[in-house]
Amino acid sequence: AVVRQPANTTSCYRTKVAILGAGVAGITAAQALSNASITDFLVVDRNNYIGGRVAHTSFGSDQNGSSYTVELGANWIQGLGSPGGPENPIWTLGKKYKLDNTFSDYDSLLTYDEAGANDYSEILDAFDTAYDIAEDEAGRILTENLQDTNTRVGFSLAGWKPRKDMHAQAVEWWSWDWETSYSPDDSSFEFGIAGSNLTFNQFSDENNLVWDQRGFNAFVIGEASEFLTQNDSRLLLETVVTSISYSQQGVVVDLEGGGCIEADHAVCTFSLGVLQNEVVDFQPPLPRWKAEAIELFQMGTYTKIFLQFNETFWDPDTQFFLYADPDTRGYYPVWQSLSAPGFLESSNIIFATVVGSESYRIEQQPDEQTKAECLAVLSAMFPDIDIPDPIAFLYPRWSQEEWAFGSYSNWPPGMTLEKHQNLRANVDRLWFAGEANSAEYFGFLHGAWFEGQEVGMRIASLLGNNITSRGNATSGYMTRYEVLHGTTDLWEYNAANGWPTSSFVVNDAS
Ligand SMILES: Cc1cc2nc3c(=O)[nH]c(=O)nc-3n(C[C@H](O)[C@H](O)[C@H](O)COP(=O)(O)OP(=O)(O)OC[C@H]3O[C@@H](n4cnc5c(N)ncnc54)[C@H](O)[C@@H]3O)c2cc1C
Repeated sequence: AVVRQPANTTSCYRTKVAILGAGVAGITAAQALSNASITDFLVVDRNNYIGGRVAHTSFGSDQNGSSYTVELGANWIQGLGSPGGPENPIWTLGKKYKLDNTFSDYDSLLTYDEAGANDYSEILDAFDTAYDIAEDEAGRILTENLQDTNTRVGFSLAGWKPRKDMHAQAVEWWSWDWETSYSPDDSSFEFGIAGSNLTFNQFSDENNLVWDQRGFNAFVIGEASEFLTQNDSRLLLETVVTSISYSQQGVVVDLEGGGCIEADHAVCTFSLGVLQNEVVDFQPPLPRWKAEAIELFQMGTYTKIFLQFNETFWDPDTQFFLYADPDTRGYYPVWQSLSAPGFLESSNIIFATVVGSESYRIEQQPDEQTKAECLAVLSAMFPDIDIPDPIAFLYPRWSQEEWAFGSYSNWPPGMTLEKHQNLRANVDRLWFAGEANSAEYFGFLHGAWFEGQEVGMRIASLLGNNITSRGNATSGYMTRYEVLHGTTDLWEYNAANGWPTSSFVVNDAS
């Protein structure tokens, strides 16, 4: 009953549901199936751990010579929850697994430029004033079905124009790019602001940084352990998916090295970057309505550059240090101290963050060059200090990772809610889940958590297991929009609208 019989059926697994990816979305999809008493599933991941983009590494060393654990990927629980209001599920799990975490205090901030310390914090207040106005306007666009614009336009009309003032550019980067990994020019105004509201106004405006030495993914492993046993044969790590053949009857997943999985349904949780880079071959090719949504949504890159020194030469009580480069916006702008109270105290670790084109630039160059650039910036910020050589230095290259091709998604101008729904929608019995598929929480861990769970519940409803609330928003196949119209009918391309010539005229007969 599947689209294609594998060459060697003995090398094939047979299961009801193949879950592709053991990140947050894959694990919550499996958990939802398990909760609906569907135990016949397989979870596949090319990495050798559970957690995907919740990824950590060893770094530097403490006084006893043991290394620290630092997070290369997700680091914050963003938007915790307020009394009486809903709670971010990642916060609930953070408490459940007693993750070590500390409130990130964005007011614990000192500002710098190329000449050292320079207090331009009043520009932060000016930004906040304009942002409040912009928020209202974005809300009006959403409620009145007005045409979306980019966030640059939204900000400009709210009175925020950083122009060539590099202090203002640094403030804007801190307030926008740092979260979204894209500039306001490249971000949807309507959905950028709505997404921020849904996390920071619905849950709370608190961000807690996780510094747990087990690694942030302890919560993902913890949840997986509730339905997977030790060495569970349903978890296939270090297993690479090369192609996915789908139909209305089922799915066949080909694995590197020749094996395959035949399933009634499959859930692809691969990142938007993986889908855009065509690492996995889909048979038949994904329909145009699906492919357009995949290509339009944006995959950003966010890079943390870790440095450990033999002393904390920056203010030991401050969490954040904002640097305005005189020439380049987004040039090593945010420095975050892990040595600050409540974090990895006296670790002498600080990390810089860059995104987008600066990430791509440093990914292309050797570590030594990036280290030299970091030290030059620190020398500018702290002119009275002879900056020592770091004793440890490390950064990931997210946009080059074959299993991620970037860090997390962002909503571009020109993407409507319907078009985004096409990113979510199943194609026959092939389902999609993951961070980018969350209309409300794209980019965040909780987005991945909700999307995985929803797809798991929908598949469970189709398999007929223990789902009582049929017909609600989370059962059955997903809505999709095969045709999406613009707002201009063909007849409107006329002289009255400044379009007297046919768009399809061809006068060159050669
Ligand atoms: C640098 C960075 C910082 C971030 N900061 C935060 C933060 O502070 N707070 C927050 O809430 N979110 C943050 N995020 C976002 C968060 O990490 C993601 O939203 C979330 O982890 C995505 O989960 P997912 O299950 O959708 O995808 P993934 O975690 O990417 O899971 C997909 C899995 O599929 C696997 N896979 C891919 N291709 C194949 C293949 N061909 N075969 C087999 N397996 C494959 C991958 O190995 C991966 O494990 C950050 C992300 C990054 C990278």
